[in-house]
Amino acid sequence: MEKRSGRLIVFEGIDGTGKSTQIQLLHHSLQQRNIPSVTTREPTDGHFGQRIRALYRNRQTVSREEELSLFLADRNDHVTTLIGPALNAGQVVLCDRYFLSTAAYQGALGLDPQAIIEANNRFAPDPDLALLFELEVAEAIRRITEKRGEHPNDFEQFAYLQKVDTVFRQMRLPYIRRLDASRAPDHIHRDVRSLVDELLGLR
Ligand SMILES: Nc1ncnc2c1ncn2[C@@H]1O[C@H](COP(=O)(O)OP(=O)(O)O)[C@@H](O)[C@H]1O
Ligand SMILES: Cc1cn([C@H]2C[C@H](O)[C@@H](COP(=O)(O)OP(=O)(O)O)O2)c(=O)[nH]c1=O
Repeated sequence: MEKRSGRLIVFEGIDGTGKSTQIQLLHHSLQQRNIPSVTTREPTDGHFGQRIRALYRNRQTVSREEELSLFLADRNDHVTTLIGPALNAGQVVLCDRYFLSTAAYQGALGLDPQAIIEANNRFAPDPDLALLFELEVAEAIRRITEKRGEHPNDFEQFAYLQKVDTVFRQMRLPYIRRLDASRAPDHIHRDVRSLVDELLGLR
């Protein structure tokens, strides 16, 4: 692996826990302090990310192994073209979902979460910090439904998200920090900022 001078901070959790909201708040706070940072997300807008989004938009199904391969291919591209270069350039990379999402979502389909993490470790750098947003599934679905004014998509069915949530709650990795996502956005942001400031040596 090349020299890394930047920091990789990932936002993880089931849909509707406020990841996008918190990534924007943190990005703004880093920009205000002139700390070079970039936001990005997975699935990406690249070739494989677009294929993934098209699959669930059109309610198509593929085998869980094919689904896993698509997420791994998307991440491989992401690491090569954006995450790796940004880290080498000394940037703080804020990523909305990363490989813990694969372990949790594809793990919830019956694949082994630990084996998924190991497959990722062959090409994807570990995050320096994984902020894991925890929220009752019913509340997460309520927020998504309210936001979109529509029924949850295939990825957002209650029973599936319950399984995803269970895998997330069982994860034990040194870079994971759990946050109670049921609180007001500014309260959560205060905790996010405190963890990030500690990581970046800003306090
Ligand atoms: N702390 C919060 N409390 C209540 N609603 C929230 C909170 N954070 C975000 N929301 C709202 O919930 C919905 C989902 O938030 P979002 O940030 O898009 O979540 P995610 O990226 O995890 O899917 C949005 O409508 C957002 O405005
Ligand atoms: C990154 C990743 C996402 N996903 C799922 C989680 C989400 O339900 C879905 C799309 O991610 P996301 O863009 O976060 O969803 P939305 O824009 O609807 O909030 O992809 C996986 O199943 N595996 C993965 O590795």
